[in-house]
Amino acid sequence: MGLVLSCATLLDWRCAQSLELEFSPAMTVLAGPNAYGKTNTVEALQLLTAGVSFRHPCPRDLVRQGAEVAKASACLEGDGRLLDMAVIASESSRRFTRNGKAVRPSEIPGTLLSVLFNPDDLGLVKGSASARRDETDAFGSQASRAFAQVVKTYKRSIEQRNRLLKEPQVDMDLLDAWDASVAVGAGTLLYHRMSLLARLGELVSEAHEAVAPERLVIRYESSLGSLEAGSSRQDLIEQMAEALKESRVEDLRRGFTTKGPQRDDIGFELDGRPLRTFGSQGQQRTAVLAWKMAQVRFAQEVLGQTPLLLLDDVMSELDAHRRKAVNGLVGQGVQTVVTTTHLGYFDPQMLADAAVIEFTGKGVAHGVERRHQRRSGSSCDL
Ligand SMILES: Nc1ncnc2c1ncn2[C@@H]1O[C@H](COP(=O)(O)OP(=O)(O)OP(=O)(O)O)[C@@H](O)[C@H]1O
Repeated sequence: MGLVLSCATLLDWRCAQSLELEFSPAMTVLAGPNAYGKTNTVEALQLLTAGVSFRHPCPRDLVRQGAEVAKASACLEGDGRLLDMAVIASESSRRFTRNGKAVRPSEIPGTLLSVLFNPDDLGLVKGSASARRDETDAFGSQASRAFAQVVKTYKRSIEQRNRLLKEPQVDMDLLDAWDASVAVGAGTLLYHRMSLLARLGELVSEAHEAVAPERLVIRYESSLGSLEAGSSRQDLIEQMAEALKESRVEDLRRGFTTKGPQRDDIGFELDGRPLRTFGSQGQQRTAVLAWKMAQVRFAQEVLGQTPLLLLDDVMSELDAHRRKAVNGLVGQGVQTVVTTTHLGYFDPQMLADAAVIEFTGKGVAHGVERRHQRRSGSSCDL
């Protein structure tokens, strides 16, 4: 069954002075007006499970105005284990603990995988190629330590090559050496990305089909030209080595590496047209949601882990048909925490089975008694 999130406590965390929350192993809805602290709560849950937050805050941003230290903690239960994860932030530092022992942020993702949807994720479709590359590499890194290592190593070697290309007098022997290292790193990263996207892409199309009538296809667009699906790592290393040779004059002229995975893109096509330029807001939001749902399925299928799904404000901008379909998509054996300003977006039957935590003031929340179960949350006024 794996681990599930059973409870969380926020102390002097952003706008919450003291907040205790209990979660359903199925679906928990955090409901309330704007600026009451729903996203702050989701951010804490992401930090406690992924070691990073989509907001990339400085430690002091997390500390409630007027307080000195912020603490968010979560209980994870399952498989006979009970884990207490915590993150403590102060003016200048942030540290993580697992069962009271200090852990590095990079050690956090291995505990309970999480997948987050946030409105800012629309940048995944609308934004630059780097947003799509980073998202792919971040998911790959969360899913596999080997992937994470390849991303880190490649980033270092491309930075070194670019630094060398900017020098007034470039040492060509040194450049040859960096080309060899960059080719190996690039080929390995391409191999990892393409293997990940081969299955993830199918799952994205499947998840999208469940919500919308159009066909969504994900395509890896390489700066090396067309890459054959199923290419071996060695083939990709050779292709990159060739590209570096061909673009050397151009690279020296421009002072950076013009070909390679650091310049690639992941294209989203809706019925054969680029989603970025042809998609409506609702279509773009649906595509991003399908991408996130695909990550959940990938984790279940390939990694044998069911992640915690965090959906922040997922329903806005979707029409009634798509909202209904999303209702059917979430909660299918996946622990989900979803925020909303409007409970009416959710199917009443689903709500009856969910834990609903209502935010009634800034950082103040109460569990709401539903038909089947009672969830509690304690409140504390600021
Ligand atoms: N360090 C902090 N100290 C005090 N308040 C903070 C701090 N950081 C953020 N806030 C406040 O927390 C409030 C709630 O933010 P949050 O993003 O969680 O709202 P929300 O309930 O998700 O709203 P929406 O429905 O609009 O998305 C904001 O008004 C913000 O100013």
